[in-house]
Amino acid sequence: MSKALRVGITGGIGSGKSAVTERLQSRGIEVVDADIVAREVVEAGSSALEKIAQHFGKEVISADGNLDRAALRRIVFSDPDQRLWLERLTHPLIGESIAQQLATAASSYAVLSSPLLLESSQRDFVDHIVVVDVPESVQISRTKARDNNSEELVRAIMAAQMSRDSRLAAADTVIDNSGALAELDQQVTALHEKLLRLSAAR
Ligand SMILES: CC(C)(COP(=O)(O)OP(=O)(O)OC[C@H]1O[C@@H](n2cnc3c(N)ncnc32)[C@H](O)[C@@H]1O)[C@@H](O)C(=O)NCCC(=O)NCCS
Ligand SMILES: Nc1ncnc2c1ncn2[C@@H]1O[C@H](COP(=O)(O)OP(=O)(O)OP(=O)(O)O)[C@@H](O)[C@H]1O
Repeated sequence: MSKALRVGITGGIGSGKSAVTERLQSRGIEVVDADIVAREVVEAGSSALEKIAQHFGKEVISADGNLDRAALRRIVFSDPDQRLWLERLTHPLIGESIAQQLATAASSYAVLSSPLLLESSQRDFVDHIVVVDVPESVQISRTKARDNNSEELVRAIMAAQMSRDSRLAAADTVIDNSGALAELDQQVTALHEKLLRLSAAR
């Protein structure tokens, strides 16, 4: 038997990747979330966090020994060189963990959800690319409502990500999440059926 179909789900900040993956998880599909893995590789006591503290200073470590994510976010999204430094440290560790988790996934297909799927070598981990798409104005309003971030910070994060057009050009399947959640539900149902078909045809 060939290995399970691996599906990458991507989209810019606030596009609705989690809204899609929650709906797939409730159907029993295993989801690896790159944002969660990115937190695990810098947990308190890890050697990656030690290196971050050495490089950025104690101001990015909270009193409880955890990474002060808000402090590091302010630094890396205002200075591309610092962001690249952080990515060079964490992306290989994130990639290793993602590969392991995908290899052991046991559902009919497995999902990797990542904001940087197409910007990184994570793309090589998947057989089918789903892009969750909304206009930039919707990304900004939903992210601001969720995270209490300034519009300036959301725009800086978006500037570090691929453009909407390039992302759409790389998609095998596009989910349009500009409408209501009920419309998303319908699209996710159709997506799940399509992915089951593709997986069965392997
Ligand atoms: C800078 C950090 C500490 C900020 O943490 P915070 O809790 O505020 O944000 P979180 O990790 O939940 O990310 C929120 C969103 O920001 C965007 N984002 C995060 N890192 C990046 C990046 N390097 N480039 C572009 N966008 C990014 C994504 O859309 C992500 O969904 C954190 O994002 C981080 O460690 N980033 C580097 C690792 C990385 O590239 N992660 C992305 C998944 S591989
Ligand atoms: N169709 C929709 N209508 C209204 N709100 C939505 C819709 N889809 C998602 N949301 C909300 O918008 C916000 C962003 O969605 P979500 O967290 O799923 O995006 P994401 O792509 O996973 O974001 P990130 O890259 O930042 O992790 C959330 O608060 C979510 O509840």
